[in-house]
Amino acid sequence: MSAYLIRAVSILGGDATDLLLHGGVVAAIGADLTATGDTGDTVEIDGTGLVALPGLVDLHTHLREPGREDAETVESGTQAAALGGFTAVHAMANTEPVADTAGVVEQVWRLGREAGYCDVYPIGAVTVGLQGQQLAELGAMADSAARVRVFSDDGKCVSDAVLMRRALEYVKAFDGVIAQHAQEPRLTEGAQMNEGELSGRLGLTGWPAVAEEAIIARDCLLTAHVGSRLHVCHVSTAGSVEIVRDAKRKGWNVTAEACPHHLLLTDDLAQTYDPIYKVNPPLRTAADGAALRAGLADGTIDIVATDHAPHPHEDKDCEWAAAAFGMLGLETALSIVQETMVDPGLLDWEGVADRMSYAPARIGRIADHGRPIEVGAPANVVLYDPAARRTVVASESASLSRNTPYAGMELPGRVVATFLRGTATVLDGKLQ
Ligand SMILES: NC(=O)N[C@@H](CC(=O)O)C(=O)O
Ligand SMILES: [Zn+2]
Ligand SMILES: [Zn+2]
Repeated sequence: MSAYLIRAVSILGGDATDLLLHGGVVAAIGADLTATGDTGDTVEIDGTGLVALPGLVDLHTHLREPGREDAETVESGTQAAALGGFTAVHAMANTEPVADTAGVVEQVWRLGREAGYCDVYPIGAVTVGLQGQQLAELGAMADSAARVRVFSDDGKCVSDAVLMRRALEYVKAFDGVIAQHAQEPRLTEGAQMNEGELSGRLGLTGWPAVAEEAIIARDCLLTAHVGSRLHVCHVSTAGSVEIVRDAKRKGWNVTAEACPHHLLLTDDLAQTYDPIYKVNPPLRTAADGAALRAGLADGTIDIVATDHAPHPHEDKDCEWAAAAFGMLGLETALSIVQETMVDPGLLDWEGVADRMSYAPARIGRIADHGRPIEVGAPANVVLYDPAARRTVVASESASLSRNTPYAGMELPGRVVATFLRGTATVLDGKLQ
């Protein structure tokens, strides 16, 4: 195993220092380090102008395996993750078969280990087959080799209040969390885009903000009532941010995520009728985006999660109403956070480390990720060049799918290297 000596790098925006990764851990930090003795073949990297961040952790990734290996596999998805600076991803349960048993979550966990690009933590389904009828074997998944702590029917809402209550009660035994896709089903039947003046003009069925906010409010109340832990997936409206802010003020155990696309893009893109912009929950208004960015800055929104949702071209290259919901996100997430949060001064690099590494690892209860870069910590590190600029090219993605809404856009920043336990998964911007 090589050692990596990174010269003159800025850890979280601090003064330039040398950083030595060796033996799977951060071996030394300081000026003019020398690679001596037992470090063997040491690779030197010029870190001038680069920021070192803890390896990013995504709490919301769709890897599609098993079942839709035409859209993504654990291998291709974790390659995209590594290129985006991630060292751990949580894999959503809406696969085929659904990850609702110990057998399926162990399979996904094992595939992640075999691929070796990024640690994969499977999320277990809340209900059998995502059908919303009966609780899945939450305890068996928690006790499995995959040690599941996050449960979600993502793609579907656990809309039955009794089931949601039982799930929240059940996971308390092993410190689990229910990650809710907040979408009141009756209020969103046939919904295609954000409900507003524009949806009326375009003739597309609206997805009203209240359909998200009503479920979040209900779940916050349920969580407080049973004393459990709730995580709200892909918060997309200003009203939702207010509800989460209020729940936190009351001391309730609620966390929330925002996705890069909701921070940057707005619903007027639907005017193109290009389903590349079709996502669930939908792109919202500029005011919603501003509220999400403010909530992320003040900590109301705990984390950024990608909701990386690959779809093959036949499910996206069709008319709007027939197209699948979802967009790619892993390889562009850090750049979009830089563009929307860091460059405007809403978040510094310490804040980025918190929202994209420390906090998601804490919510997911994974110990080896989301640790500050200090001597002795596992060497899960990303080197990022914030001064670089790049134009996104869909065909260059490591994902098996091409549904990025950012194709042709110039974005700031570039992931130069990613290290997973001291092994480079990405060097010089290229997969290893
Ligand atoms: N976000 C999406 O638009 N789609 C996700 C499901 C989900 O996250 O709700 C998918 O699995 O494709
Ligand atoms: Zn969802
Ligand atoms: Zn999702």
